[in-house]
Amino acid sequence: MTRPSTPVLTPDPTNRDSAFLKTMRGEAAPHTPVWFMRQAGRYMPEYRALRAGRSMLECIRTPELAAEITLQPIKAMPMDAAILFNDILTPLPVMGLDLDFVGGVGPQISNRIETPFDVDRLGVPAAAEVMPYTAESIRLVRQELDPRGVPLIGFVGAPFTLASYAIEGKGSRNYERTKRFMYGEPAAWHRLMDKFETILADYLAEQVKAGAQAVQIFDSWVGALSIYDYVTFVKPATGRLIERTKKLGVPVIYFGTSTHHLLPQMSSLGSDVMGIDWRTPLNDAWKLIQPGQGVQGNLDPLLLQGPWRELKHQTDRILAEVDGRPGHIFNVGHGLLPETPVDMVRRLVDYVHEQTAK
Ligand SMILES: Cc1c2[nH]c(c1CCC(=O)O)Cc1[nH]c(c(CCC(=O)O)c1C)Cc1[nH]c(c(CCC(=O)O)c1C)Cc1[nH]c(c(C)c1CCC(=O)O)C2
Repeated sequence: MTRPSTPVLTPDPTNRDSAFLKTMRGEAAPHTPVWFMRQAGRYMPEYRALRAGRSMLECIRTPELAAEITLQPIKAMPMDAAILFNDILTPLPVMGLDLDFVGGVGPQISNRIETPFDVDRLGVPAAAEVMPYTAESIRLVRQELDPRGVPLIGFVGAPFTLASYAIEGKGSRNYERTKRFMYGEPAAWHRLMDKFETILADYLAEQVKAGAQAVQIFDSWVGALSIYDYVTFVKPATGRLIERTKKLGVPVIYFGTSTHHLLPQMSSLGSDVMGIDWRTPLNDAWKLIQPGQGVQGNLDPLLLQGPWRELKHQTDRILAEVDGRPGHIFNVGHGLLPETPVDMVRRLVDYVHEQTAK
């Protein structure tokens, strides 16, 4: 498959000296930056009000709505970064997979991949043509974020995690269909990884061109693989994706869950920062990753459901494990849950800022 060359972009100086972007570059910052995966979402009453009567995909595809949802947590709390409101599954429909977000159930694909032929029928259209709303949302959000000094994170899902939805047709616990396909149809599997690499690299380039100042690659479910399977079936295409993304000139975070055993392999792909779930202490994670790489994480999101005493204690524990090293972005180890009280999120942001102010 032909791979279009990566565009060369002029570096964007806006908010370069923010705590978040400094930390992403491994530089010392005035305080530990804080943002949360799923910081825009159902735990916020503003989000629930805006989503009422509107589908997830409608909100993603309407730049004014996507921009407004992105800004909701930023207006409510002093987060150090915004993440664009979108979903990792947005590229699936433009490739020909019929995706629906079913309330209370999660994502569902009615024509999931079952055979090699299904891989070959997937399209790889130009992101700018089929998802123009993403660049437009980014431009709108930047107008509001720039004066606030808050940088914007763009994102995609990683090839494995997207393939798991494309093949399972929904979320999964053990990824049985995915693994069966990977082992049974290795050539088609690698063609699928290549197709994802191509569209995701292009989609990230569009996001950065439009104004994303950092990017995160979500490989949420890759921890289900053995080290051997990761290296054999997933690492090549993911490595090319990260390599191409780094050429865009913005820092890259690579995130997964249950990845303790995979961290040496995942980190060797060279992202600037590794996302660490809540299972691995950050001082252990640092020993498993490349020298000079930063870490992002790693509070268990359930702790935000109280009591404050335990949340504070475990925040202190994480900060003690970091021990003032530069290159730590405070975050949850997986997305915030809908039951999270907004006041706990706000209190936590303030607390991390207070504790780490230089
Ligand atoms: C696996 C995955 C998905 N989406 C995403 C991942 C990777 C991160 C992770 O592991 O959680 C990533 C994602 N999804 C969403 C964002 C927006 C930015 C952010 O605030 O982090 C991001 C970065 C919005 C969303 N994506 C979704 C919601 C909830 C939609 C709603 O009901 O309002 C939001 C705010 C829907 C979604 N999208 C997905 C699922 C499984 C679901 C349903 C489950 C759920 O509701 O939590 C797929």
